[in-house]
Amino acid sequence: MNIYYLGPKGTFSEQALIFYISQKRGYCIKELKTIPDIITMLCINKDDEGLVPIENSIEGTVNVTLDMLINDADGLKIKREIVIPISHCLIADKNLEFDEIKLVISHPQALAQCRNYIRRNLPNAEIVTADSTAKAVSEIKNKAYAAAIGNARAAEIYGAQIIDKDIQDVKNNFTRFIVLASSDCEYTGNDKTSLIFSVPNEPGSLYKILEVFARENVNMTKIESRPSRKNMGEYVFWVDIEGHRCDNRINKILGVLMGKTEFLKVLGSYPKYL
Ligand SMILES: O=C(O)C(=O)Cc1ccccc1
Repeated sequence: MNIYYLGPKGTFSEQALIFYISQKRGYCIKELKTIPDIITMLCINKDDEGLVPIENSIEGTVNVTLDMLINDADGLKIKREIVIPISHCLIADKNLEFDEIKLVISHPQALAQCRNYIRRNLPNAEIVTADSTAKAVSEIKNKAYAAAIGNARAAEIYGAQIIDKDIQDVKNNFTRFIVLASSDCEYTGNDKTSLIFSVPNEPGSLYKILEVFARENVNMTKIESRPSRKNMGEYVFWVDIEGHRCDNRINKILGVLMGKTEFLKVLGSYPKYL
């Protein structure tokens, strides 16, 4: 079975993948260039799996992943979540002083997680985005004026120097990754269920959904809204609740939600990471 991740080698996605497959065997690892490439590939190759970042503790949701799960990922389910600590390094081809760096390149999430560091130390550098942190590190080779933001393993793989370590604006920085497949995970007793839904544009409609969770004494661990992309001011909600869709209480909730939502997608149940 293939498992796709955001490459090339040395990304944070690869770190999460290494953790995931250390618990399992028999995967053929395939790197892809972008997160949309991974989700599109999974829609074609139904037996394969893919690992994508979904949320960061500093920057919040990875919108490209969420938007694709809402709009373009029919039939895909979440079967696992993995949370890893994220420590960013400033990396260059050789040891540069801050004022020698004219360009800083990385994945938009990494640039955002180091926004204050860049403003403080590299105020005049041009900021350039890359498809991944490891791609950024691979691109600074032989550029005496450029630095990348990525992890220490990427610096080692691409033969570059670490200029500074732990440069993210909040030291305790974590990213949640999800594994997508054609089916979710069986009941483990310590599970979570992810849902996407929209509600009618009328007073109290979201309240009436949340009230169902409260009545069934079910804990909600995430709520996020995204534009529906249909009409300005209309939103789709992503909600995580504790419990497995096979639990009686969750099953009952899903039945009730079907009658109260305009659109409902159960993204799956999977073991809680933390
Ligand atoms: O570009 C990477 O290394 C990724 O895996 C995406 C990402 C970027 C920054 C923090 C977490 C994940």
